[in-house]
Amino acid sequence: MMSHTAELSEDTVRSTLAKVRTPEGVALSVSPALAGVVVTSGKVYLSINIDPAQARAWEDVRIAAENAVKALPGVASALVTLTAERKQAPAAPAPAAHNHGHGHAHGGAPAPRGIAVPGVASIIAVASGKGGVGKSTTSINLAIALRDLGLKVGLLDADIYGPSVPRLTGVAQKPETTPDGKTMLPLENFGLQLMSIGFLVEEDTPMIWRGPMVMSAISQMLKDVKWGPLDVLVVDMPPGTGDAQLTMAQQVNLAGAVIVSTPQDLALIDARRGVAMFERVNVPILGVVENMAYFVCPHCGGRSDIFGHGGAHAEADKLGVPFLGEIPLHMRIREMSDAGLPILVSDPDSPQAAAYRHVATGVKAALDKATAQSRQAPRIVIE
Ligand SMILES: Nc1ncnc2c1ncn2[C@@H]1O[C@H](COP(=O)(O)OP(=O)(O)OP(=O)(O)O)[C@@H](O)[C@H]1O
Repeated sequence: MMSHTAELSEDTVRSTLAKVRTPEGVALSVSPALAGVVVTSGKVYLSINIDPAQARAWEDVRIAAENAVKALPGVASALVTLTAERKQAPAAPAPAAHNHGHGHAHGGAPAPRGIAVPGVASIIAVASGKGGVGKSTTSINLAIALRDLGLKVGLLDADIYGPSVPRLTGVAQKPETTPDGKTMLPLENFGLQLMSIGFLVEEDTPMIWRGPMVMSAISQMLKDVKWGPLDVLVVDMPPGTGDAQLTMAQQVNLAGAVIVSTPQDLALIDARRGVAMFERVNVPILGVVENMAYFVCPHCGGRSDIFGHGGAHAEADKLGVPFLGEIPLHMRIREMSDAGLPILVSDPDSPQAAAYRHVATGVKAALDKATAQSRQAPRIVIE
């Protein structure tokens, strides 16, 4: 699933859109109408924000954009939607990112951000700059390893473009609602509370999410679910660093973010972008995880550094963010995930499980530090 998508990046998609002209004759790649680009496992979703009065003229642009993206190597499908929402819903607080250049994550006072979730002490985001790097596999194993460190843990699958928590946990039933019908009860497995859009809609239902809908779906899964009491809610974010991810990073009261990357150069560039996105909105980076860092032969146990070694660690050092550890590329991790059994459940004493436990120990330490810092930080910031 990953092999043919390794080359496909959000940048490649954006640059091909230079060929497509808006009705005003501007390249779509630089037009402010281009609201979001999401690339996940070879599937590309684009949204274009337009004035509904001009929908007819924009339909040609939409088709041209779809055709241009479909022609790119490595694209399995492309979906371009026209959206006509106002940029900001009036009730939502204005995002701070564009007029807030001087805030910085390290040691600063995180401004109280939007959605806080009752019953949840800390929310951490697991993010990746691009799809297919193993963000979801890392999220579930990290959640279980944190559980083993004695924390009460929940996992929210916010990857609404490709929810994977149902597959990774083998849980498929629909969540029940409270008697007043207002809140959903999270499902449970492996001692974790779980919620995913995949529990709510039929599999294979094509989901078309337009910009603002993404955030409202995620905020419902945060606020309208009876979580808790939880020490940590791990949020498996949608892949990429587009508008949806930025809004999520801004509007959710995140204690910190974990960035998952693979050692290939391209993925590291995307990881850098992920770090930058969270720093822009003052979310502390708990650290970088290098997934598929080296190959472990399932027959002889020998190790091969297929993509070279230490790239993500060096990159994390360069960016001044903690390096949380390396996870090997191992057949059992994939096989067991696909069977609904995370490696921490199927092979809890294996070296692979130990790699995730090492990451979890680092995450917990970074989280404790970030929480302590935000407690000490002054509540009023004068700029
Ligand atoms: N360390 C690993 N060793 C072997 N296989 C892995 C490893 N990590 C992830 N995989 C496999 O790689 C594939 C992609 O992983 P996963 O679904 O976790 O990625 P993702 O970044 O969440 O993808 P997407 O962005 O498409 O949701 C899966 O088949 C998974 O089992």
